[in-house]
Amino acid sequence: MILYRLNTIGHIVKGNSSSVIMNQLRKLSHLHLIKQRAYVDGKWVGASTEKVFQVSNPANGEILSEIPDMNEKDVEAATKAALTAFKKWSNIRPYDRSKLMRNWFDLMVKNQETLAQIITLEGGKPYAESVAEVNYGNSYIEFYAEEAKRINGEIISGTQPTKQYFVTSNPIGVVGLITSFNFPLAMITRKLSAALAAGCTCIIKPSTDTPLTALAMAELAHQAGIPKGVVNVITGSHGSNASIVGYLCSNPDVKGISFTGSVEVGKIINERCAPNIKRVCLELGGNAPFIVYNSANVANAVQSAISSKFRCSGQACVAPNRFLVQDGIYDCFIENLLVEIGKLKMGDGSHKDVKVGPLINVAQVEKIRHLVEDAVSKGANVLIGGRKAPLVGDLFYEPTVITDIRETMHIYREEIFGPVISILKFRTEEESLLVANQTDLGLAGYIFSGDINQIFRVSKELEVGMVGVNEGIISAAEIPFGGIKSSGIGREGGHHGLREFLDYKYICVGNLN
Ligand SMILES: NC(=O)c1ccc[n+]([C@@H]2O[C@H](COP(=O)([O-])OP(=O)(O)OC[C@H]3O[C@@H](n4cnc5c(N)ncnc54)[C@H](O)[C@@H]3O)[C@@H](O)[C@H]2O)c1
Ligand SMILES: O=CCCC(=O)O
Repeated sequence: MILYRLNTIGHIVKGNSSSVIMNQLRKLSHLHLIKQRAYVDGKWVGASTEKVFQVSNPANGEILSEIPDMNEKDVEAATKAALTAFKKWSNIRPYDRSKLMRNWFDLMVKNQETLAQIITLEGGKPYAESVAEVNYGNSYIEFYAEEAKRINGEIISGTQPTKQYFVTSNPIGVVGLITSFNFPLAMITRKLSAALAAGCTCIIKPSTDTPLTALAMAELAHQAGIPKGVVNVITGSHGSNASIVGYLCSNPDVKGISFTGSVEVGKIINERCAPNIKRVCLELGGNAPFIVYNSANVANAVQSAISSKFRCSGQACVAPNRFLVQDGIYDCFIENLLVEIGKLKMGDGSHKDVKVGPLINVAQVEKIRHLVEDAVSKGANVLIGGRKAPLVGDLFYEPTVITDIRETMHIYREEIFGPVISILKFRTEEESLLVANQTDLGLAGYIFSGDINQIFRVSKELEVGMVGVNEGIISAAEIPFGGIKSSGIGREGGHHGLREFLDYKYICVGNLN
């Protein structure tokens, strides 16, 4: 039997091990991307206290790795490194930044299978979805490597002949990037690529549940030649999150925070950043309506429902949360939906035919259980599923359809973040809009209709940042991703995403002849 151990820089190599290294990692083809150290100032480091925490596979509970459980002192070191690196990184030619980012993109593409394996291992996502995430996440690096060359200023035509006005765009400085578990690669590249292109240096705090992908990406950034201190990854357990993130929010050397995660934690971050008037970008939760009108192509609506709802087992911020189906096609939509759901195989995402993986942790499973039980106790009907699946694994919940959802149920207002389709029947367009907008959240919304006038009317009235029309998958590197209301502040992706990491400087040259 081959044994593995950690070498001094955190690589797994052949040999006897005293560390916890699970069997699954041994099956990986490129072990060099599995890290057990954090990445600060171009070096692989442990926590100053030498504390560690465990990362496990949600499909079977196996321990995957032990990762540094860092504290404020460790974040301080990362901040200092990023501040020193900023002087150089912000001043090198944008073409050189672009070239280094392109090198990183090429390595990410070359290693896409390994990255996808790591995503599936620590996040539970079916492997095909993980490959799709790597492609999607990499597209941000490619896009922003190009945008880096096009960050221009302006000359403004003035009314006063003796003055000339200029505007320059400048990187804001060191930024903290804090990300969610559900897209452990793409949520980082969406922020990091824009920040790097703008000339910022970064401290990444990946989710406690899925830090291995972030560390693998850092290794590839290192190999790509991105200078030390420009990209830093610090890791922490659930118990350390508040102090790590608190430090990033309150340290005046960190000029901006870009956060992806729950509304609950987003509010804390907003409050912690306020005393320093720190730049904040918040990409938070959603409660997307998925409206199917009588004129819709039902087959397309059903396929889109499946692909957008069951992506990452329903753990996507843009996943439809409330399905509103018009009375004329209600029965037909449900009949077709149930047939398609019956085809979804649940299980360990590393098995080829699996379409629905586990949820990320016990808290998430319990939340889904409570939401469904509450709805049922208030009159909802379960058409399929509606229960945990202990025979598959502790963190599995059956793909579920429940109908007769009412305003009094928690599931009506709260983000589900699991494989549950909750359906309401409506009669008029007016009624559909009333229900769709009856939420504090405003990330995405979906409309299925064959009536072009209705499509424009409803798109205009929906209180969301993004609308999918006859389409359930709307994300792309080149578009402005983000929400309104309590779903967040700011945008990621597209040329819009660069703005989060840039300051304008206006220069007035006067007394001209
Ligand atoms: N709008 C978007 O682009 C987008 C994208 C992905 C996920 N999300 C949202 O993220 C949520 C799910 O992700 P999650 O469970 O990882 O979110 P979360 O808020 O629990 O965690 C997000 C990040 O904050 C850290 N964190 C957790 N508790 C903290 C605390 N008390 N103080 C400081 N940091 C803390 C986590 O380790 C993680 O890095 C959902 O609500 C989802 O809609 C939004
Ligand atoms: O979870 C939300 C992000 C998913 C996406 O970018 O499509």
